[in-house]
Amino acid sequence: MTFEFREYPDREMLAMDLANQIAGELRAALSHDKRVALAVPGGTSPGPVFDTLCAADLNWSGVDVLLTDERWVPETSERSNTRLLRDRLLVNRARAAGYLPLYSDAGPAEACLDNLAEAIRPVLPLAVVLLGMGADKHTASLFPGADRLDEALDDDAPILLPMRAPGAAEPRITLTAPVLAGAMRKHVLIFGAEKRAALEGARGMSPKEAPINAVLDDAVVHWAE
Ligand SMILES: O=C(O)[C@H](O)[C@@H](O)[C@H](O)[C@H](O)COP(=O)(O)O
Repeated sequence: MTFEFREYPDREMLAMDLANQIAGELRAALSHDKRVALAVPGGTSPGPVFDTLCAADLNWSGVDVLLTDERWVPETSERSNTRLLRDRLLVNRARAAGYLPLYSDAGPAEACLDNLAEAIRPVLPLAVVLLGMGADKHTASLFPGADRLDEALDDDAPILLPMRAPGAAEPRITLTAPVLAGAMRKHVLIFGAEKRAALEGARGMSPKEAPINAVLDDAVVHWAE
């Protein structure tokens, strides 16, 4: 497994540089495909990347944006990743992008999953994925010890799976490992010494112990203190 590790002088420079890289990759993808998909994480780290990316000069009307994973909570919740996207990414020029939801208020995740996945299928493979990582080595909602982790790591996994895990405050829904790993361009965004050590500690571990390893091959990891 090989990935590139890029270290930045500070978080602001990382956010601007990474946003520009993603914008360039979307432009390149749009030069040969009419519609391209960009998957991004929620959580606390990506907000500043979204703040720059949303202003990028590209044909956003050809881009479908989706989350790598979502907490199964309505958009009114502070915990909703969709809410973060609506506030910080799907604004400015990026307002013209399409949005493919990972949440529905029509019932529990298990009941809504097939419909949500069918809307995502036509946009695969993802042109670009941005991922976060937790200090427990989870990425998206692929948590160590999660109830359906084995299924989500399988090469034949469906597009989406619900996930419950000791490390997750609420039920989740997540793109599975083959969908994330199958993206044409992969970026992982991590801040701070603890996550850097976690990434180093993941070396040699199985994806079951360190789910980040399921998506790292050919990825670029972006790090700042
Ligand atoms: O919904 C989520 O929580 C995520 O998509 C998750 O995988 C996140 O990227 C990591 O937990 C890192 O989160 P932070 O950026 O908040 O540390």
